[in-house]
Formats: sequence, C-alpha cells, structure tokens
Amino acid sequence: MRIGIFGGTFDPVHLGHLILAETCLVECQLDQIRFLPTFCSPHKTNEKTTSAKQRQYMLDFATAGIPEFVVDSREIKKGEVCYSVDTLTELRAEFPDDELFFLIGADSLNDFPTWRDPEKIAELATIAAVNRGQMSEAEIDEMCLQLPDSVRKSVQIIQMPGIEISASMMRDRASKNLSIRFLTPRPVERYITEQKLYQISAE
Ligand SMILES: Nc1ncnc2c1ncn2[C@@H]1O[C@H](COP(=O)(O)OP(=O)(O)OP(=O)(O)O)[C@@H](O)[C@H]1O
Ligand SMILES: O=C(O)c1ccc[n+]([C@@H]2O[C@H](COP(=O)([O-])O)[C@@H](O)[C@H]2O)c1
Repeated sequence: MRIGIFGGTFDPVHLGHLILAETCLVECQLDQIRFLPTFCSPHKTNEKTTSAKQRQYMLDFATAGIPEFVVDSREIKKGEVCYSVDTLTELRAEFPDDELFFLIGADSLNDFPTWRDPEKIAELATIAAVNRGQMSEAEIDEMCLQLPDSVRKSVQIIQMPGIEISASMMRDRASKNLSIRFLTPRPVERYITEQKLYQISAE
C-alpha cells in the first residue's frame, strides 16, 4: 500500500485540509490517507486549542464514508507534545512493507530544518510538500536549495489550487457568529454550532 500521513492541529478541520488530502491521494497514487490530529504541535505549545477529543470528532465527521480517509488517534492518546519523527518511526514499524508519504504544506519546508530530526523524517517517508498555488516555481526551487541534500532528495512537490480557508479564519468567524457554511463539511459545521465551539463565552 501507499499510505499518506497527514498531521495537523485540525482546530477545526476544513475543506483546505480535505482538498489537500484528496490532491495527494490522486497525485501520489495513494491507497490511504491517515489524518493524525496532534495532541499539541511542537511549535504551538503556547496555543490553547479545542479539546483533542472534540478535534478528533470533527475529523471523524469530515471523513465518515470516505474509505481512503482514516483518522489515526495515536498522537492524541499520548497526551503530550508529539514529534513527527516518533510518529513516523511507529508507523514504519507497523507498516513495514508499505510506502509512506508525509504530507505537509510547501511553506512548512521553510522551517522544516527546525523540526526534530528532519533527516530521519526524510528517511522514513517521502515528503509530499503541497504548494497551494501561493509559491512560484522559482520560490519553491530556492526553498528546496536551503534544505540539506538528504532531505531535499525525499521531497516531492505537489500542486493544488489555492483554497483560502484556514482554521484560524474559521475560529474567528465562529466566534463572531458569522457563517462557516461550505468552509467545512456540513456535520462539522453543525457540531461547531451545537457545541458553541470558538464562542468567547464558551472558553
Ligand atoms: N487552506 C489550506 N489549503 C491547503 N493546506 C492547508 C490549508 N490550511 C492548512 N493547510 C495545511 O494543513 C496542515 C495542518 O494545518 P493546521 O491543522 O494547523 O490548519 P491551519 O488551517 O493551518 O490552522 P491555523 O489557521 O490555526 O494555523 C498544515 O500542513 C497546513 O499547511
Ligand atoms: O516534529 C516536529 O518537530 C514538528 C514541528 C512542527 C510541526 N510538526 C507537525 O506538523 C503538523 C502540522 O503542524 P501545525 O503546527 O501546522 O498544526 C503536526 O502534525 C505537527 O505535529 C512537527
């Protein structure tokens, strides 16, 4: 199998995430994409998020009925800051005969050298860096040139249309009671509304 690994805070999951996953599914000819909600992202340790369980429920709703999309809750179960190199090491051991693709936004390549053990990550998986239409070919080339050789040779650039949706934009809109319809699948939208997520009074 060819397996995509897509980690994020997903607070909340939105169409940008799902279209990125679908694009990689097609472009990298993947059989499965595992969405890994992180308990706490290493570079966002000071940021308060919605509970891990609620973020996972939203991913469950968003991926329900899509057989290629699987929610993998291993990082959430750890209950602490999670490093991608540890998660990928576990997945490598679990899927010894499968090909792993680690999906990230191409802009994340800029700070990838500051991640824990980027060279090991590049050894464990192909890095599918997704350009959401915001970077030119020259900018991508220049960014890749900053990477160590061992990382660069594992990078595959994937192009997707720019989808101007972010989780922070959704949180901001929900907090102001502005519509979030069509920015995320309907069941996620309903859950956010019913649970009054992101309302200032609910914090
Ligand atoms: N609109 C989008 N299109 C494509 N990829 C996206 C989009 N939004 C986020 N991503 C990618 O999804 C991954 C997980 O992102 P994350 O869960 O932090 O969501 P986010 O929308 O970027 O959140 P926030 O706005 O809180 O920073 C990252 O690799 C990020 O680059
Ligand atoms: O392992 C690291 O050093 C590392 C540093 C920054 C981000 N990550 C992972 O990248 C994914 C997206 O993170 P974020 O902060 O954009 O939500 C998420 O799965 C994080 O655990 C991982």
